[in-house]
Amino acid sequence: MSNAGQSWPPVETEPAVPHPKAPQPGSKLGVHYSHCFGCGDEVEVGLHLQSSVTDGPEVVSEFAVTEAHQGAPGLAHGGLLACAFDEALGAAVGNLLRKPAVTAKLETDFVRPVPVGSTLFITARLDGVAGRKTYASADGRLDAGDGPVAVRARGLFVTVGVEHFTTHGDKDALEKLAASARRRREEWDINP
Ligand SMILES: CCCCC/C=C\C/C=C\C/C=C\C/C=C\CCCC(=O)SCCNC(=O)CCNC(=O)[C@H](O)C(C)(C)COP(=O)(O)OP(=O)(O)OC[C@H]1O[C@@H](n2cnc3c(N)ncnc32)[C@H](O)[C@@H]1OP(=O)(O)O
Repeated sequence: MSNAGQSWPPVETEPAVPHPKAPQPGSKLGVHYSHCFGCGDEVEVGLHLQSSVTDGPEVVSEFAVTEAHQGAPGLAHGGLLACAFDEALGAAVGNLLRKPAVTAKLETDFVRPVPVGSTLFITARLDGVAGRKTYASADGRLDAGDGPVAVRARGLFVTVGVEHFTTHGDKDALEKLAASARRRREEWDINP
């Protein structure tokens, strides 16, 4: 059943204001972590999403669906499509707000099948902020930015401090990631 009728965002929010150092419309977003299943260039069977910022601001991510992503013969697996939307929404939240945030809730509506060989154009936007909570939504269109909608998703991202990653994740890998962000002169607000 579609969730389109439910009010969104589900709580009162403020407009999401992009960080002054957020990438400008027209910017291509690089890989945020080379071992990320969603965008990493060192994950052979990953989704290899490529994202850029457009007016709005929105983040458009392209996902080329291959045989590695099948559920039924010739069709993308729904769980992998949800993963692509997690990445696309996360890229919008992380890059536009420049604050580390994690997915707390992710809802997907699968509207039409996504064939192997197609490219999904996923447009993600920020719908509002309430304290540490950011609400975002996205549409995935088949083979063109104005193609038919195949998948819709929306999610809640919660801003976390760097200790979320140092406590629960791989601290050494995080330090390397932070060093490479500093080399690229990226600015992050790391206090929620
Ligand atoms: C210098 C270092 C920089 C590091 C940055 C590096 C890289 C980032 C780079 C680039 C970004 C670009 C792209 C990103 C791309 C993809 C992103 C993928 C993201 C993921 O794939 S990430 C993995 C999956 N994700 C998790 O692994 C989260 C596990 N989880 C938790 O870690 C906790 O659960 C947490 C932290 C979510 C909350 O925990 P917590 O203790 O901090 O806070 P709390 O529980 O109080 O929640 C606060 C408010 O959210 C509400 N709330 C929470 N959960 C809710 C739910 N499910 N439904 C409705 N409301 C919910 C509460 O009700 C409360 O609301 P209220 O404030 O109104 O009371």
